[in-house]
Amino acid sequence: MKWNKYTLKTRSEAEDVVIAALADIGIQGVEIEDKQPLTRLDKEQMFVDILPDSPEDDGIAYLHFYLDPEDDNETMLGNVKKELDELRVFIDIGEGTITVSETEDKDWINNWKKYFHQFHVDDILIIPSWEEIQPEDTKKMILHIDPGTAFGTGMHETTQLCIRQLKKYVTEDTNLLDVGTGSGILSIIALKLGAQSAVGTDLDPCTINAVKENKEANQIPEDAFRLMIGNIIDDEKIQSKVGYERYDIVTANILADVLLSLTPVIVHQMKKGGIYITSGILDVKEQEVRKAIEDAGLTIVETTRQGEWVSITAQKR
Ligand SMILES: C[S@@+](CC[C@H](N)C(=O)[O-])C[C@H]1O[C@@H](n2cnc3c(N)ncnc32)[C@H](O)[C@@H]1O
Repeated sequence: MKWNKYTLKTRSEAEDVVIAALADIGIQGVEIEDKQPLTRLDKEQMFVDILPDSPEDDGIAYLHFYLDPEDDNETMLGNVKKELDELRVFIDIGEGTITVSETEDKDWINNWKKYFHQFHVDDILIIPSWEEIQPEDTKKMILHIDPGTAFGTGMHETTQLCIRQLKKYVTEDTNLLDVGTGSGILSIIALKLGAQSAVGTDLDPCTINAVKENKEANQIPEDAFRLMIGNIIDDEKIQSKVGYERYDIVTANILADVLLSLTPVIVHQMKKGGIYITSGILDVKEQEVRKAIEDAGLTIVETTRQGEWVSITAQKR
């Protein structure tokens, strides 16, 4: 079968944000082609020791993604263009043009999985199903996850920032609300850290299967982690189903513009004393999100950073 291959031209500085926006509309497995030098961490994760000389970085990135020709590509591309237009308001994404070609590759989804290897977030091992746990890792906390249709393998800086905050705040009494749960990674880690229960919400129906598979792979009991599909920002039914003043911790790893409207709503779901862990904030958007958090009556207790990404943790006092 031939796949439609689309190439989106953007700036290397914007590629993370554009990829996150593509993930929001269900496009996963994006290949990045740019001339950015690898960081030390990149090299470690890719098991690269010596790199060939690479051309000078021209700041341009090409993002390749694939769509099934049987699906409605036109609507999907319309959604991509809409996302790009929204991003342009707060970040320079460069040309944002999309070109199309065909590829014969029958199994591109599984081919790119070849490049996903086990890795650590501090002392947590994250491992795909096709790899074996090394004897020295058997006593560690282990998260089984395969890259799939929902965001959240743990590779992304924004997810890692949340994981580190969960490690600080989760107790055996924790009831977690995980807004934008994606693969369910944050809920599953919180439960492995001892939390009592987790509720995830997401807009994307693709998360239903992803969460189901990841719960099974990690032996999470059915009732411990419930998923609700819908937009908690403006859907009162979802808000009341999730419940008010019930949560000790709320995580939200979503882009800044979503956090701005989510924050004043989500404070009502939190218990007094509850912790709000936000991530997905580009450093250029930090001040705006800080203001929204304070305007919602929360007290900022910690700000952590990784690369260009910021995570703000706040408390309802
Ligand atoms: C960056 S991913 C985070 C996934 C995972 N929690 C992690 O930390 O890796 C953001 C997720 O938020 C979801 N999302 C975006 N806006 C949302 C909203 N208003 N309510 C719920 N989920 C939303 C997207 O569908 C996506 O799955």
